[in-house]
Amino acid sequence: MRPPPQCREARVSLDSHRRSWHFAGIMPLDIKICGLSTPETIAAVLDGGASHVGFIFFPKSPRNVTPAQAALLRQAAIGRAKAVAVTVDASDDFLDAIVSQMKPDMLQLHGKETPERVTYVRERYNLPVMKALSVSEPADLLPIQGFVGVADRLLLDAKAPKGSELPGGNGVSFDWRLLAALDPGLDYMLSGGLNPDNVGDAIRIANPPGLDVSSGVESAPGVKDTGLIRDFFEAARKA
Ligand SMILES: O=C(O)c1ccccc1NCC(=O)[C@H](O)[C@H](O)COP(=O)(O)O
Repeated sequence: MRPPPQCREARVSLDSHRRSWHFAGIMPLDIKICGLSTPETIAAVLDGGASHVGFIFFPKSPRNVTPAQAALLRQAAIGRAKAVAVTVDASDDFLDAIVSQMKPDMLQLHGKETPERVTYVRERYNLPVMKALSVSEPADLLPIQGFVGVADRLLLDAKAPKGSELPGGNGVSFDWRLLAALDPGLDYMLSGGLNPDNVGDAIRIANPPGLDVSSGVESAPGVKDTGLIRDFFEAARKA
């Protein structure tokens, strides 16, 4: 069981191997910044201490990158943070192209992938898989059990608002109290609508093992802002 958030002290140290923040040496807090597309913003998230950097492979997204672009961008993260390829119900051919060119450290499956599909992808590419699940009410946590022992991690994200063409990156939050007593049986990241102003509350309420943010550190859709990235890490550090 994770310690309650109040056990965390303000002192934060950066583990040089995992690039996770250690709060008073108790538990690491992984932070993934998603939807990166420029060297400058990748430098900012690495300097902030991100454990994971995410690249979006979804043409409708303002954050979309090609496998060739991601291959170049992810170079800066080697040995500093894990590079995550985010895909949505991708075909094997598309995953083949991403994996062979970008060489990600992890695949994030952000569509309607079943536990069987996760198992297949994990074995085909011999890579860890983070499965995204949409949350808005308690019943949305039930599918978690199907991914225990199957996925390496979960990304618990807010449901996309009606009319959105994007399954993620919508800047919408869910009720973090749903996670306060959650012991899902595998590692997870809290995601959806986080920003420098609310990340402290998210940590205090849900005490998650990891956090993920995208649009909350952008000045416009798809445009990451180095100032907001710095503010986000600072706010997480203070919480
Ligand atoms: O960010 C996108 O554009 C995106 C598009 C398609 C599938 C997933 C996408 N994002 C996945 C993420 O991991 C985001 O960081 C997550 O949904 C949180 O986004 P936000 O609410 O903007 O912080």
